[in-house]
This record gives sequence, C-alpha cells and structure tokens, in this order.
Amino acid sequence: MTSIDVHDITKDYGTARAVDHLTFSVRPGRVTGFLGPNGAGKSTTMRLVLGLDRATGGSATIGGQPYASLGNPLRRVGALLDAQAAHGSRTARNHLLALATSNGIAGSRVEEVLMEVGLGSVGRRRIKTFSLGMRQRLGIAAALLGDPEVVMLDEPSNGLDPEGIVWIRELLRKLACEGRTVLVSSHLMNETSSFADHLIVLGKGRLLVDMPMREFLASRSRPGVQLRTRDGTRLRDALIRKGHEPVRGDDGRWTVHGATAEEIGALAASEGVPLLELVEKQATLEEAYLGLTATETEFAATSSPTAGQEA
Ligand SMILES: Nc1ncnc2c1ncn2[C@@H]1O[C@H](COP(=O)(O)OP(=O)(O)OP(=O)(O)O)[C@@H](O)[C@H]1O
Repeated sequence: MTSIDVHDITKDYGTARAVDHLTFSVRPGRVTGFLGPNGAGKSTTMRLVLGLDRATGGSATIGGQPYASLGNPLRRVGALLDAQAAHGSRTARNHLLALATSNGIAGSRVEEVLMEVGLGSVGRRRIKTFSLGMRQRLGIAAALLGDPEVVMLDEPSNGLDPEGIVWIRELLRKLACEGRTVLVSSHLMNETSSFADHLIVLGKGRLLVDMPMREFLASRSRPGVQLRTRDGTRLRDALIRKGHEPVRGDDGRWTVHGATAEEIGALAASEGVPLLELVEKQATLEEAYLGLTATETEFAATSSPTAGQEA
C-alpha cells in the first residue's frame, strides 16, 4: 500500500511563501479531496510531491521514497497537472504511445486507457483539435496509463460536460475501491462532496483541515432540522410552547435549530400535524468550506463602495 507523505514541506518563491511547513499523509483506498482558495498552494504541493519543483525545506515521499528515485515512475504514480501540456500536433494515440514506450509500459495499454476515458473513437485525431474536456480526458488517460497505485489529479473536472462529471466521479470512486491512493484538487464543492472520503484543506500555504469528510461536515454544522408541513401555524405554536424558535424560509420550509428529527417528529405526531418532510440539517461542503476559509482567501472579491448605486 502506497501513501503520499508530505513532511514539514516549505516552498518559497523569492520572498513569497507558497507552502508553509505542511505535513499530511494521503492514504490508499480512499479519495482525498484537496481544497483551498486560489493561491493556497495546492498545485505547488502537487508539483513538490512529483519532484517538479524543489522544496525550500522538508520532504515529500511516495511509498517512502522521493518521486525522483522511483523506478518506472509512471507505473507508480499517475498525475494530471496541466491538461494543456500535451503536444498539439500529435494524435492522442501517439502521445500516449510515446509515454508508454519511454516508461516501459505495454503499447496495448494505450487503446485500453483511450476506451476507459471515452476517447476510443478519436485516438487518431490530433490533440490540437480537442476541446478542453477532451484534453482533460486525455490527461486522465495518461495518468492511468501505467496502472499506478497513486493517482494525483489537479482539477480533473475542468471543462468536462455533465456526463463527464458523472464519469470522473465514478472513476475516482472505482480507483479508491481498487485500493489506490487518490488525491484530487477541485474548486467544485458539490463535486468534491460527491467523491471524496477525506479532505485536506490549505489556506495561504498552511494546513487548515485533514479529516474525514463526514467529520468535517459534522464539525461545522449547526444541529437542527428542516421540515415542511401544510399546518405551519399550528406546529409553530407548539414548537414555541416547547421553547424552540422555528424560522420559516422563503421556500415555505421551517428550520428548527438545536432540535433532532426524533424530537420534532414526536411533537408533530402528538399535535396531529402531518409532516410532508423532516430532515436533520447538515452543512453542505460549500457552506462548511466557505465558513472555514473566509479569513484565508487571498483574492476575495470585495463589494465596491458604489455597488447598488447604479440606476
Ligand atoms: N513558479 C512560480 N513562481 C512564483 N510564484 C509562484 C509560482 N508558482 C506558484 N506561485 C505562487 O505560489 C502561491 C501558491 O500557488 P498555487 O498555484 O500552488 O496555488 P493553488 O492553491 O494551486 O491555486 P489555484 O486554486 O488558483 O490553482 C501563489 O501565491 C502563486 O502566485
């Protein structure tokens, strides 16, 4: 089993610190979502792990070894950092064949991965004719070429159509189920919550979160329930009598903070109020993430002083 281990790694570009004493491990058998605002250091960290940049301090290893000392690296680690990096005048097939040949990978893998990423019918087309989504799929094909134990993808959903987004979600889940180590950066919170089991969140080059997704959401959720009923007034009065403070949303649903579904369900039943919906509220990943990173965002938009004054 192969983990990615980052230990006290720091990267300075001139006087700017991109990564700041970062320590974490990415474990096999699960998808780890790698999140953080623009400029937080995600891509830099991935480049440091892949030996594409030299750390100012600290270390990054894959299965206990630095990337540079891995024999047959593409068979150990598959990475997609920049889908635009492929040579445009090559066909997709030849691009993958060149990678396979130079890495001791059987040529038969090329057709397999082209099929796997949905590019089976366009393997003979030049890459410069590919859309952003097709390039993205080709980059993923290159990452999977060596059947690696470790897969690192920087923004893999970029440019993918809705069918592609579903496909990548299923692919990531499958890779993790096969026991591989999967690290995926993304800015799409709904997407990340659909495929990640574990989260690593950076802010300004530092580690903010390293925990299971479920734990992260629970830790940033305010307990409460949401319900829908046609008899809102009667239920509201009963809730107030019990010391709750129900709040009616614009969509007609009621939120009761600090209550459990069991408690509210029993109360509604005892009052004879039919409930059409009753769910325990949990923060979405987007809410939890935005709450966490509000102070860590370097490039947040600020509202203009004249906003709202236009006629
Ligand atoms: N080659 C470089 N030279 C100088 N500064 C760099 C270089 N690469 C990255 N940086 C700086 O390092 C910091 C981290 O950048 P990085 O691209 O790793 O962030 P990120 O989290 O991947 O951001 P994004 O979500 O926007 O892709 C940024 O301030 C960036 O400007």
